[in-house]
Amino acid sequence: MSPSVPWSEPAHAKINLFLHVTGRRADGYHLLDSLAVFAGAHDLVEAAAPDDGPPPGASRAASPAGPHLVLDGPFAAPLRADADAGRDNLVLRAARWLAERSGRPNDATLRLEKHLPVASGIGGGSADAAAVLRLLRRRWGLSDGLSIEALAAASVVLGADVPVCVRQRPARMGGIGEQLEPAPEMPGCFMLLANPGVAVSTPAVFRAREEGFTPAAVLPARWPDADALAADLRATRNDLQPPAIALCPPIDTVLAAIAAQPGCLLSRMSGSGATCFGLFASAHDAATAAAAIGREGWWVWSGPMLRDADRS
Ligand SMILES: C[C@](O)(CO)[C@H](O)COP(=O)(O)OP(=O)(O)OC[C@H]1O[C@@H](n2ccc(N)nc2=O)[C@H](O)[C@@H]1O
Ligand SMILES: Nc1ncnc2c1ncn2[C@@H]1O[C@H](COP(=O)(O)OP(=O)(O)OP(=O)(O)O)[C@@H](O)[C@H]1O
Repeated sequence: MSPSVPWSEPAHAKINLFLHVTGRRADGYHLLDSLAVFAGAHDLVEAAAPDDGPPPGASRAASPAGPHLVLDGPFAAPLRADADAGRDNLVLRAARWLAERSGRPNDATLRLEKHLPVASGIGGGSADAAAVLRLLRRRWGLSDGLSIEALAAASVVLGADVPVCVRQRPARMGGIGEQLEPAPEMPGCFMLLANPGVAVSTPAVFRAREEGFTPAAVLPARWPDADALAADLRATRNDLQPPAIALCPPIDTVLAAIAAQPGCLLSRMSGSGATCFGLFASAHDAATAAAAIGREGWWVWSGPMLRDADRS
């Protein structure tokens, strides 16, 4: 099923090009300065009206009350779709939250095609939740009274990464992730994503971090090309990378494998890991690198970084 099906939304992988932990709130949440972009890799969420029956290719889950969720795709196995998992599954949580907020019956029938690895630092669950919010906003005719910006701002109750995923465009993240500013104008570039097949818990990585904070980065208004972007990114870091490597040593192997590829301008971990990215100026180099580093149990993807300039 392609993202052009009317009642479907792609949930793109969120990549933190850098992530500085700048402080800590009294409630324990960390203050961040991060540049988030989105890669072409995506999950897919579909919705059907109750009368339509389940979306094509999937049978309705056996839960007595909505919202209903059916799961499909190569990374569906770790997730549950039944009603008891409602607290855990971000897709169901997001649908319930928007139904309550907008006074709609809680009866959406949803299908999630899971292509992104779970608990991998690319916001998969947050992106799925955000895609459901955008989809049901359209499906339920809420677009006039509820702007994407307002939806993004309110959605932080579902998770710190959900607002940026609702907007799904390059953004500078502040606060705990919910304060969004436009990103500098991004150049066209290509990404290699690689995950060693180990789930990493976001709270555990924040807990394992050594104390100490990193100042916010100073960025230009635009980057003319991928080389200029990579040069400035080298002056930044992902503060969660060292604690994530301590918890999950294979991340180091992934970073080294990416860095060794011809044409790789930068190799770094995204979010709380374990997915790492390589930045490339050339689609061919990124694709060649992806073919070269693949190993048993690894998830590897290459393709474009999504830019505002490319949106229709
Ligand atoms: C690491 C990032 O992926 C960077 O984009 C996000 O900050 C994490 O976003 P997320 O997974 O949506 O996070 P949430 O589900 O809100 O929080 C999970 C846990 O991560 C920690 N957490 C998260 C975000 C943040 N700014 N500070 C934190 O300390 C908290 O322990 C929290 O209980
Ligand atoms: N639709 C979903 N997709 C992925 N994980 C989900 C989903 N719903 C609930 N979860 C749970 O959320 C947890 C975090 O998964 P997710 O894939 O969002 O992590 P992540 O990529 O590290 O996110 P982030 O980058 O926002 O920290 C997992 O333990 C998983 O069980």
